[in-house]
Amino acid sequence: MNNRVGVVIVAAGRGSRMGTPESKQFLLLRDKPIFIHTLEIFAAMPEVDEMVMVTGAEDVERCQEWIRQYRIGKDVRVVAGGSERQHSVYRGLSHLQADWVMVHDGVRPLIQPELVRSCLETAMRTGASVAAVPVKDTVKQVNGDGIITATPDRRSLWSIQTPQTFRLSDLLRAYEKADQEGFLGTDDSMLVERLGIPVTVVQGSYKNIKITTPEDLDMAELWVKTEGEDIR
Ligand SMILES: Nc1ccn([C@@H]2O[C@H](COP(=O)(O)OP(=O)(O)OP(=O)(O)O)[C@@H](O)[C@H]2O)c(=O)n1
Ligand SMILES: C[C@](O)(CO)[C@H](O)COP(=O)(O)O
Repeated sequence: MNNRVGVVIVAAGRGSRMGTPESKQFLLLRDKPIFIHTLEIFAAMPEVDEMVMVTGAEDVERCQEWIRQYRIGKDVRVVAGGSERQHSVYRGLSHLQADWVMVHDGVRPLIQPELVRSCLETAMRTGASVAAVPVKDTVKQVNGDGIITATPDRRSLWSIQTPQTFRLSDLLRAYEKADQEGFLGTDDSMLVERLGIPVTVVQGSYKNIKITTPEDLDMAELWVKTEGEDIR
């Protein structure tokens, strides 16, 4: 057996852009904490063999309690994260024994199993994958004085999401190198790209949003209300 799949759900951020006293991953989306929706999707998938959730050290116990209360259908190991997303992912990885790892943001609760499957199949075929959507707006590069310095060709621009899927050995190597070199990236793929490993983009969904600011939560509420459970 060399295709075991592990999932790391990162939920150790503060959610400062949400502006609530409670960390955003614990806010309710309809009737449940946001991160519970995310865990439910992965826990229900037969392809997933191991699950690790990373949260703040002070939140480990209450997350374990929520996981029991909502009867998440798989064992989820809850571990403490670090000060940056990258540190949290790295800590999560050290608890996996799987061959493949999918890293997913706990605050992307509208992820659909079909997209997870597609990311996994693509990674197993090509070596590494990330979910992404083509950008819809024109994107400008702007300098410190607010002056436009470049307009990249939109046809080559994608907005990157999670899941991001890799061989566990590759991702560990990428994280070790970044750690040794003091490199801090904003997603997992950046670290793997630095190893020279090609990462394939999988067409994601515009609804697989990262709940970051209050209007994202309003949008997610609306979609769940109008489209029912299948949206999440
Ligand atoms: N030290 C951190 C920072 C972020 N994350 C997680 O990474 C995901 C994406 O990060 P982001 O949306 O930026 O979350 P926050 O850092 O919480 O938000 P903010 O930047 O507004 O504080 C979230 O699920 C978040 O909980 C994490 O596990 N550990
Ligand atoms: C990983 C990610 O969700 C891909 O879009 C994103 O880069 C996380 O960034 P953030 O700065 O933690 O919001």
